[in-house]
Amino acid sequence: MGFPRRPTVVVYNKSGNGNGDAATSPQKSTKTVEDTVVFPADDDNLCVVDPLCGGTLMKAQHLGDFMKLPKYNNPMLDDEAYGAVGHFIDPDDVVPQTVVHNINKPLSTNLFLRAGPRAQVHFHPNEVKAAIVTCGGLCPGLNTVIREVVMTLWGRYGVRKILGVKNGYRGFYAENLIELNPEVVDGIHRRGGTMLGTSRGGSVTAKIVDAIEYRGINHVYIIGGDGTQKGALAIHEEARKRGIKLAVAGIPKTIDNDVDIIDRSFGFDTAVEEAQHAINAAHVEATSTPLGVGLVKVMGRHAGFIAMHSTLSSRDVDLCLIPEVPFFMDGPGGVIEYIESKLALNNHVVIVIAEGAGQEQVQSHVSGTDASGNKLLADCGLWLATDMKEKFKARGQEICLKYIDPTYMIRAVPSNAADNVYCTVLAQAAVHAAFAGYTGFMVGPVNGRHAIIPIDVATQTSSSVNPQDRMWARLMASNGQPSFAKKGGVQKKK
Ligand SMILES: Nc1ncnc2c1ncn2[C@@H]1O[C@H](COP(=O)(O)OP(=O)(O)OP(=O)(O)O)[C@@H](O)[C@H]1O
Ligand SMILES: O=P(O)(O)OC[C@H]1O[C@](O)(CO)[C@@H](O)[C@@H]1O
Ligand SMILES: [Mg+2]
Repeated sequence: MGFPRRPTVVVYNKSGNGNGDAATSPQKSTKTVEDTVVFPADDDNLCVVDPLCGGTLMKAQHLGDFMKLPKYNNPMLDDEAYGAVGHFIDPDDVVPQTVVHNINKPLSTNLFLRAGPRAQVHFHPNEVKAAIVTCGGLCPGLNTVIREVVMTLWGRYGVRKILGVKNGYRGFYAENLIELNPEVVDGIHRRGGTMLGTSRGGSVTAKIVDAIEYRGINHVYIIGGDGTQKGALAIHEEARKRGIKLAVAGIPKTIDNDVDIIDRSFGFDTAVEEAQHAINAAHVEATSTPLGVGLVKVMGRHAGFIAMHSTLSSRDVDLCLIPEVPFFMDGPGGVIEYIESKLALNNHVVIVIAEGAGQEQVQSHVSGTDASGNKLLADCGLWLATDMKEKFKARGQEICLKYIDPTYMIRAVPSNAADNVYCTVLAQAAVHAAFAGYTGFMVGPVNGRHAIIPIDVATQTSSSVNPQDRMWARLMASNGQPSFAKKGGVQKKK
């Protein structure tokens, strides 16, 4: 199903001729095709954009792309909450991936279909048999998402066959599925963890799709991180190969916030908020004794977002170490010299290190992977604590170091209010897209508007902190830590 040709309005840009090519002087838009509406260019501030000009539509796969589909009116048309105000999305509405553009360059951005209920759907409520699964590490909000998927299927779409898959992907073929309904899930959003259980490993695609086919499941809601979404893509591709009418809906989840394209993953904000308790404790310990050093290690396997945001939020952190920014301990411009300068200045220092930082320096290299193939990490926090104590002792300075590792405490909690609202909208977006016949997609906020993102696009890359980004600059400006870019003296505050 191609992207329908829409009446286009032509770009009249300050330095372009309407075809996106820069020109030396403002010119009237010259492109005229039968369905092009050419705006008069008498108003120099007028800059309208051709929705196709510079936009690349990244359209999620649709079951109608590979099978004949029935059409039904969305049951929500009779829904007091929606029908009355016509809250249906134009199926051609799109969300731009890039929002900052330069007026001297042609617009260029990926466009994703906007998430939300469509007036026409391709599943009858009575035919839907839905399954929900949670995979990978725990994350605040998992139960809120489960609850809202059930409430939306049951309450908005009238679905009565909803199954919970236990303990991750292996639950499709190695466990009994459990019946879900509003009563079963009512209060679960107040509890951390996942009522379904989760796991790593066990993602045998053929066995999963066999089980889906055998049980007659035709909606599958897959809640998980980058690994899980790769598993969801494999399930989608296998179902498509078998010609099964199966809506595969990915709902991205991870406290690491390493899922690309979306603004952030649910649970991340709550994890950052929880990390504050550990950082505050480290600050109290460090400021209550001479030469006090408070050291906190936070999660974030390969992405330092939790460390960066909890540092920026706390304002009491003197040094933040993340996997994306290499650092060295000794010599001019190193960590030891910087800590020494901070101790001389304030008689205390607070350090936050992400668990994936400095792995190349940790002597006791841990080898091997977890059940999902994720590389196991050495405890960089313990290594840093030991290294600092030894080096300051050798310099005749007995630092009083307290090492706090909150580990699972930042993720085994219920989601905070902001994440709860996020989880609600995210879950609803997944159900709307599945009913609209999309598949092999992941939903998530892109520049604040929920979008339907092809899973193959979303899983091509993962997200990590960009040290050249202004957020990292803000952190360095806020605590004065050096860039550790090269050996050569602590950067003096200007
Ligand atoms: N490339 C892949 N193809 C198929 N399945 C995968 C792939 N990577 C991971 N999986 C499966 O997805 C599930 C979860 O993966 P993983 O343990 O990496 O957690 P995650 O989804 O990345 O979440 P988090 O990072 O928050 O822990 C596991 O069952 C794993 O076997
Ligand atoms: O849940 P496990 O297997 O202990 O793995 C912990 C990992 O899971 C995460 O919480 C999410 O991927 C990481 O931050 C952490 O490194
Ligand atoms: Mg992961």
